[in-house]
Amino acid sequence: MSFRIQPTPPARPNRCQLFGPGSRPAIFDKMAGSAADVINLDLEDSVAPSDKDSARANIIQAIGDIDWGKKTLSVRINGLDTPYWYRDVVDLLEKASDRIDQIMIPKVGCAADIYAVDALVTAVERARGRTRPIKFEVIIESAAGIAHVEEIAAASPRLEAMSLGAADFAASMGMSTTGIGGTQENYYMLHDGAKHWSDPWHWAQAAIVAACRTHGVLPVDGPFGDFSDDEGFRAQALRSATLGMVGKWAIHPKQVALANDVFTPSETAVAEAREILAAMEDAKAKGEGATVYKGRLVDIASIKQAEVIVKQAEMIAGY
Ligand SMILES: CC(=O)SCCNC(=O)CCNC(=O)[C@H](O)C(C)(C)COP(=O)(O)OP(=O)(O)OC[C@H]1O[C@@H](n2cnc3c(N)ncnc32)[C@H](O)[C@@H]1OP(=O)(O)O
Ligand SMILES: O=CC(=O)O
Ligand SMILES: [Mg+2]
Repeated sequence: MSFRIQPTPPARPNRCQLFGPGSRPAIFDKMAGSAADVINLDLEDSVAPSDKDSARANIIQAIGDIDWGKKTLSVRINGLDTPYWYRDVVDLLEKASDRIDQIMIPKVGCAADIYAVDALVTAVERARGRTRPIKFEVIIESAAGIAHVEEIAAASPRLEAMSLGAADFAASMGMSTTGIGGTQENYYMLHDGAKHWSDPWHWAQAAIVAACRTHGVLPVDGPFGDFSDDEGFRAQALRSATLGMVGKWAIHPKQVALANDVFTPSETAVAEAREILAAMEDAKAKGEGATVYKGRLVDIASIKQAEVIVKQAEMIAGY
């Protein structure tokens, strides 16, 4: 470990973030009743320009009126390149109840984007005497966002989570696809005449995870558009979890259980992690730093790996 200790991210479950358009208040109760850890009420790309004002009003009312339980309640504001975002921030902070936890800032391109929103949020919070500081989450979904991902992750103590937004990311990068996340038909290697599909999201996900882990932010995988493809969603989520992400968006309620399943450590994984910890305790008692568990090496690094799984499971169970 570097002299600079890696910060611990917020200890709250973020296995699934369920999205719903602010212009569709009829689904808000269903979102609140879902098993998602995080609710994202959307003012941005799922809301038509003509509905921005009414969607904002719907969300402000719902924040106070609906019982959101223990969920993290987040509102996605409009991007900083639009005429809507300042009104989103000001109205949410002046008119919505304290139940709002988080603002999601889309299409961030540099740390100054976060600085701008932070300055506005801080001014309104002070003016209104709000005592619960709003947290931020951001979406990395542009070439600039991924190029500046580390400075963005470090931009504000309000920042709790960072997602990869595959749709806008693909557009910004000029990727030749209209698919939102998952396997891309044309992204394969050819070997002995057989196609081997690769993962075009991998490098961006890995960059996000590294930036997030460096600065104590939760890394999250964004949308998987084809909600008829459960196995495709599951495969994408499993890859994200393996890379270190803690959760994934759901753009349809049927994706919530799929995400929760993948991002909750399984009983088998937790049992094995505990066995490794026990094996290392025995090794330590014998003055050894390395030992053999089920025919493979485990050493002091294995303790940290096993603790990731055990701590995640305990945090989720205790929440
Ligand atoms: C690229 C990005 O930016 S992604 C993030 C922004 N996008 C979004 O927020 C989109 C969120 N999702 C949706 O708007 C909708 O789920 C859609 C448009 C994809 C599909 O909506 P529908 O056609 O109504 O879906 P469907 O008919 O399968 O709905 C089944 C049930 O789930 C409900 N439902 C649909 N979407 C949601 C949701 N997001 N949350 C909770 N419940 C929902 C429906 O009301 C319906 O309930 P019912 O059985 O009681 O009648
Ligand atoms: O906002 C999300 C995306 O995929 O774009
Ligand atoms: Mg987007």
